[in-house]
Formats: sequence, C-alpha cells, structure tokens
Amino acid sequence: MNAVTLPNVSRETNDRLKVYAELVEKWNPRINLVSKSSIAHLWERHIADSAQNLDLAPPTLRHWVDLGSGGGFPGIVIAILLSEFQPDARMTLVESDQRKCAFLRSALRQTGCTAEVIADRIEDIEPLGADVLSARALADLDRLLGFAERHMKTRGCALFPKGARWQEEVANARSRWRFDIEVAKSRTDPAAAILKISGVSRD
Ligand SMILES: C[S@@+](CC[C@H](N)C(=O)[O-])C[C@H]1O[C@@H](n2cnc3c(N)ncnc32)[C@H](O)[C@@H]1O
Repeated sequence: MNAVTLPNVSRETNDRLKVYAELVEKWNPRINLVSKSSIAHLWERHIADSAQNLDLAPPTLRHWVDLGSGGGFPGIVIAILLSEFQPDARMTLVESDQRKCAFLRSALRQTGCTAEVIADRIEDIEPLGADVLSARALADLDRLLGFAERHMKTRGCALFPKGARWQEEVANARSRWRFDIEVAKSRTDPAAAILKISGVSRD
C-alpha cells in the first residue's frame, strides 16, 4: 500500500487511520471491502476521498449517519476524524452484510473509536434523525433521496459523493424531488463531485 498521511490531523489520528488501512488490507481478500484494482491506492482512492466529506459538514453536527458503509468508507474514516475534531458528535453505520458489520466492529475496536453499527437494511430500520447523512457508492440519487427523506432531520444535510455522471443523476432526481444542492469538486478525482443536499421533499 502507498501509505501517506493526511495533512492537518494529529499523529494519533494518522496512527488510527494506518491501523484501519492495515485492517482493510488484511480482510479484503476474504470479504471484498474495496476492489482489487484500488487496494494499491487505498490511501488516496478511499481514505483521503472519504476524509474530504468532513470539510463539508456543519461544525454543529451531533449525529452523522453513514448508509451502506461496506468496509467503512466514509463512515469509519469520519468516525476516526470526529474523535479528534468533533468528539461530542456520534456516528451510526448502517450495513446489511453481516460479515462487513463484523469487520466494521473490529475496526472500531482496534482504532479505539466509537460508533453504532446497525446490521440491517436501510429501508427496514426506524428513522435515525441524522444531522449529516452520507452514502458512497450505494445507489443513484433518486433512491438516496428516499433514504434522506426517511433518515435525515428536516434541517440536516446529505453528502453524496458521485462520479462523472452526477449532473445526469441530479436532472433525473429533479423529476420526483425538490431539494437544495451545493456541488463541491472532489479533491481526489477531477471528474467526481460531492453533492451536498438539504431541504428534501417530494415534488
Ligand atoms: C458498493 S458498496 C459501497 C461501500 C462503501 N460505502 C464504499 O464506498 O466503499 C455498497 C454497500 O451497501 C450495502 N447495502 C446495499 N444495499 C443496502 C441496504 N438496502 N441496506 C443496508 N446496506 C446496503 C452493501 O452490502 C454494500 O456493502
């Protein structure tokens, strides 16, 4: 792995991220947490890519919910960063695959971070009341807005990292939803963007 460090974080936080990165590498051959082709670029493609979401979140956040967390991107990376920058905020990870949930719990234990892991389907759980909701590589925007309607507070915001076709997804979603949107260019992929969405309601 091409291990680097994140700028502007403490040595302790970087050490936690390194522990996490080593765990992803160790478990990946068994449960496929990230694609084989991207594991060699784990730090940039997944860790730095996840970390940039925190800069878009409001500093007053109390509860961050990450949907379809998989191997913990961005949820575990954000949980590690929150423990340094916003220690009063709590994190919830929702993931339906039991083996990935076992990995997420192990990663939290070994990095010394706290988060709740809900091993269930997003559609089947009680509304979570998130101030910040994230979902990476989970579904198209139309479906994600349905999840936001259910799990985000009225004044909350959603952070959805999207690939090069994000404009098409936004246009499609506009036929069924009303929402406010800010678009932040991804720092790790020039074609990608993070959609910051609030005020979600059905059209
Ligand atoms: C493509 S992976 C992305 C994982 C991670 N967010 C990332 O970017 O690496 C999507 C994950 O969402 C989970 N998932 C898909 N549908 C779900 C649902 N309805 N409820 C909970 N988890 C779901 C899958 O098990 C899988 O781990």
